[in-house]
Order: sequence, then C-alpha cells, then structure tokens
Amino acid sequence: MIDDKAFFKLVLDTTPDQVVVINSVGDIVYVNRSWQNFGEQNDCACCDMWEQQNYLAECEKAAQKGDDFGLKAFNGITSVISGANNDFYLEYPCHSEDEKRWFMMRVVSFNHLENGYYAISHQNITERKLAEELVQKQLGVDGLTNIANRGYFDEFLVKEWNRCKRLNMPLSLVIIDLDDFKMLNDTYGHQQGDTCLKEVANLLNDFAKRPSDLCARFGGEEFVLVYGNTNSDQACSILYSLQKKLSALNIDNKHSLPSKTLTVSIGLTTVIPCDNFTTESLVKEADDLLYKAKNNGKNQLCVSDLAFV
Ligand SMILES: Nc1nc2c(ncn2[C@@H]2O[C@H](COP(=O)(O)OP(=O)(O)OP(=O)(O)O)[C@@H](O)[C@H]2O)c(=O)[nH]1
Repeated sequence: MIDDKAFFKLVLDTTPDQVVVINSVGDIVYVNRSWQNFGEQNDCACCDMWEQQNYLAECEKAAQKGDDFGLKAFNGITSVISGANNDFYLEYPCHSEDEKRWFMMRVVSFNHLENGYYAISHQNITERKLAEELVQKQLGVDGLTNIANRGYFDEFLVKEWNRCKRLNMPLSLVIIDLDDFKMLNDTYGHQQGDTCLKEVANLLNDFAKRPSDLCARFGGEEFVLVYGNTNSDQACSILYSLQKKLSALNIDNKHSLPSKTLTVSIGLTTVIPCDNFTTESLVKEADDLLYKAKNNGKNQLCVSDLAFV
C-alpha cells in the first residue's frame, strides 16, 4: 500500500478538474496543478498566490459586484461547512473574452486529524452546455431568458399572419427596446445586464397569455410581442399596463437620461393582413416606429394603425 504524500499530490495533478481545498473558515490550504494553471492562464485573483487567499471572501467579493453565482457559491459552501448539507453542486458560466465556458463546482467535506476540510472541484462542462444550447435553439427557446427565440418568432408570425388574413382580423406587432442598456451593462456589469434581461423577459412574457399571443427575444436587448386578433386600441391598453409594471420593477440604470430606472422604447403597428403587406413590411414598420420613439427622447410608445388604410 502506498502511503506517500508526494505520490498522492502527483495523482491529484493528473486530473483536468481544478481542485482547491479550504478549511472551515474558507482559507485555501491546497490547490492542484490544474487550479494553478487555470489561474495563470486566466488572471484569476483566487488562483494566483493561493496560499494567501480566502475562497469564501473571493465569492463574497464577486457577489458584492452583482455576480449571482458568487452569492450562490458562497451560500452553497457555507451550507456544507455548517453541516446543513452533505455536498453542493453549482453549474456556472465563466466566459472568457473569446470563448464561451461553463464549469460545475462540487463541494464535499472530509475530516483529517479531527479538522474539517472541504474539497471544491471545478469541472469544465462547456461541451455539454453548448449541446444543450443547440437543442434549445432548435426547440425555439432563447438560452438566456427562456422565452421564445427569433427563429420561433419568425415561424409564429407567419402562422398568425395567415390565420388573421383568412379571418380578416387585425394583427398587432410590438417591438420593445431597452433604453440605454449599454450604460446599464457598463455601470453594473454584464451579469447584472443578463439578470435585467431575464427579469424584463419574464414580465413581457406575462403579457402574452392567449394562444394567438407571443413574446420573443428579437435579439440583444430587443423583444417582440405578437397579438393576433387585437386592434390598435386594445394593444395600446396592454402596453400602458406593461409600462406601469416595468416601472414598478425599479431596475436601476442611474446614468440613463430618460430616468434613473430602466425604461423602454416601443414601436407598435397594427394591420389587417392582406396582399398589400407582408410580415417583413410589418416588422419594418414596427422597427421604424421604435426608432422614432428613440429619436424623440426614448421612454415612449410610437404607434401606427394601418388596419384602416
Ligand atoms: N448583458 C447583456 N448585454 C447584452 C446582451 N445582448 C446585447 N447586449 C448589450 O446591449 C447593448 C446595446 O447597446 P446599444 O445598441 O448601444 O443600445 P442602448 O445602449 O440600449 O442605447 P439605445 O438603444 O439608444 O437606448 C450593448 O452594449 C450589448 O453588448 C446580452 O445578452 N446580455
């Protein structure tokens, strides 16, 4: 039986997973070779000079900067240290400038010479996550917000267009763009920006309840709403209550000009589908109205009713 410290250290250095061991107050007491390599290649505070670092303090720092995953990691690790949980798993994004990456953190406790220790391993799960993203895309779901994606919207709009054309009913199309979203990203960080997009998407999705309605992410910080069998007045009244609910969310965007909290600009157009129009011209009209709203100072709704033209 081998009982040699150097031997086991070498064994731990063979794993591609980044392993770090902390004590019960979060001080790092051991890291393997993969951990050190990752730190050197990625400029990570916690991997560099690891002997002087406290893992929990690094998670807390990340959480204070608005990193949700930092907070989740902190809570998960402390739950294992306190004995509330036997172990803890967390899948989290760790994208670099030029590469999408995800990792799974796994925390397990063990005792050595009557002291409690916690082995935290980080496994690269990017391949699986990319495969999941691809499946989601094929299913028509936007990976970040979990609402419909652009591809699903394109198909839905054509179907709803044809149905409304057959039944001679109005169809309303709305394009919503978050105001000064770049500022929000720049002020609070990209991750906070992602959280904001998810919050807004959830809210908008609540305003697409009927089978003939759809809320989708059009791209970036733009969303679309389709309302079959809905005239301009009806769509406007939905959008006024949507604007109220959005402003009640009170999402900070302190450097934005229209307001210190997040606002949106909206283009709404309504048409009774016929051969004079196409789905493309409908989208273009809503987009033109959106840009009119932006140019008029943002935080407003611009409307055109083509149903009676
Ligand atoms: N966090 C995050 N940001 C995104 C995402 N998609 C697009 N963005 C950002 O959205 C910002 C859009 O910037 P702009 O097109 O200048 O628009 P804006 O700052 O909202 O300005 P206006 O439209 O004129 O009000 C860019 O900084 C993009 O990086 C995303 O998925 N997550």
